[in-house]
Amino acid sequence: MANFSAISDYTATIVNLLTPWDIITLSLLWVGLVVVYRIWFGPLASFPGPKLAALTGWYETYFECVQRGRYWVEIERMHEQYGPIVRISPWELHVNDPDWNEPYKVGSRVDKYHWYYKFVGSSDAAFGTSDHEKHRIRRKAQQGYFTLGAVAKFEPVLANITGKLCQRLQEFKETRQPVNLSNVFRSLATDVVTEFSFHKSYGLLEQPDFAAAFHKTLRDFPEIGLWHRHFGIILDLMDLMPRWLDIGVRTKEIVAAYMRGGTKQSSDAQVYERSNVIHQMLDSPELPVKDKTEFRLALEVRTFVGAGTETTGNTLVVMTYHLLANPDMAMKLKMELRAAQRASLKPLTYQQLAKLSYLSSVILEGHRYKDQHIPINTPVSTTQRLTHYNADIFPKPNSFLPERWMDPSDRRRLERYVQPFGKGSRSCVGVHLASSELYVAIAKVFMELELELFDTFEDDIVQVHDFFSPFPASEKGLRVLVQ
Ligand code: HEM
Repeated sequence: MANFSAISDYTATIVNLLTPWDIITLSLLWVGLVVVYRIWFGPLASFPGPKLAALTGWYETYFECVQRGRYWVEIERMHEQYGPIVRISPWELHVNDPDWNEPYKVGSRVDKYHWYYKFVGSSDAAFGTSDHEKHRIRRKAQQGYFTLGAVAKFEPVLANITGKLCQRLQEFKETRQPVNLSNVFRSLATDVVTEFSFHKSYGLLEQPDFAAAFHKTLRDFPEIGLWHRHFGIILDLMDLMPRWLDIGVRTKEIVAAYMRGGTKQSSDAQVYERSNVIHQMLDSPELPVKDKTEFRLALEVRTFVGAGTETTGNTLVVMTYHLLANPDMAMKLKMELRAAQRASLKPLTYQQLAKLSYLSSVILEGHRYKDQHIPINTPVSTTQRLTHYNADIFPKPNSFLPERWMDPSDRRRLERYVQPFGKGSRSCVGVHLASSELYVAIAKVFMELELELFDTFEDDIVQVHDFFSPFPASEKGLRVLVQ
């Protein structure tokens, strides 16, 4: 205490001795030193890029916040001008090299870039955890739940949910009203991930407008999160508001119910052989007790819902749009599906669907076409889009062409350049659930329904903004008429 007051007395004496001009001169000197250090002497000084980006983080803030998730376009321009490695901020490099794969290697033990993942508002769920070791333990407590075997057992329930989707869409055949498939597919994805994870679906497919307001909230959240990344405090202030985010409240309610021992019945009255993902995390011997609190588990649950909804929903939207915009492709797909169905006595399973060459080409092309920005290390990030649109690897990159995947040797060569679920220790935990959903939903929709685009154009689908997930300029969504 004595030391502290001595230091503050000393500081006060110095400040009293300084005139306002001295303070201005010292401040300018400080700024000058920072400029000289960042541009000429810092560890990243030798890397190319715009001087303004090397000088200040406000360069990125401008493109991200004012231009609304547009730094990816500026980064693309930087690579065209400066080459494969560019400096995109005083602290960060960006790599555009399709064969550079270091951080994805299974043995790689990189930490996540804490600053980037601030957009999720908390580092308490596995997804936003920076530290490699802490993440490993949190991830281990949940990944056993999402295995291929568990997804295979879930297939009858998935078939019921996709059946419900087709049934709801049939209603629009009579009314001749357009349907917003963007909301429909996101509702499907939410119902699947909630049913699979908690044995209790949110039931969004049953809502008359397919939960349009819920999906708007999920769309707005990452943009608000982006402002939080740059300015902090924003999500904390919103958290103080009552019921500020529907999803946050609902996940807390669900976790609370399970932690009190209440095992809610599945909406399908399905009897599950195993406990749900929350129980599994609670039972995990490795997960420390401080990580088993209601608050932290609610954050994990929120991640499952958020990560499982926008991603899968958007991929389904992109694929369906292009199939409907190219009727010859839709016809080819239908013929393949009908032939496979004729040869099988039972409804086609995910495993059977995954072997169909045209359907799997559509899915791969859907993954290539849908972009995601994935920063992978503290100072180094990369953007999948740059690889996916590299014309040397994917000729005519702006065209949706499932045909490019049809030749098996081409497919083997190209597959390494499309890694929609990431790789290594931070890869997507829901990869099998998402894949089964994509195959089953596309197969069912194109086998059972006749759809026609309604007032929807490529501009309503193509990525303009990067709010972690890709977003188009308009919020109209994919609208169709059911024939
Ligand atoms: C087409 C659909 C999907 C795509 C393309 C996708 C893609 C990804 C990618 C690239 C990552 C790594 C992100 C990063 O670390 O920055 C990721 C992480 C994650 N995904 Fe997915 N995902 C999809 C669907 C799902 C589904 C259905 C779930 C359901 C549970 C899910 C849950 C998660 C979780 C929990 C993480 C964080 C994993 C960790 O950090 O350990 N995803 N996903």
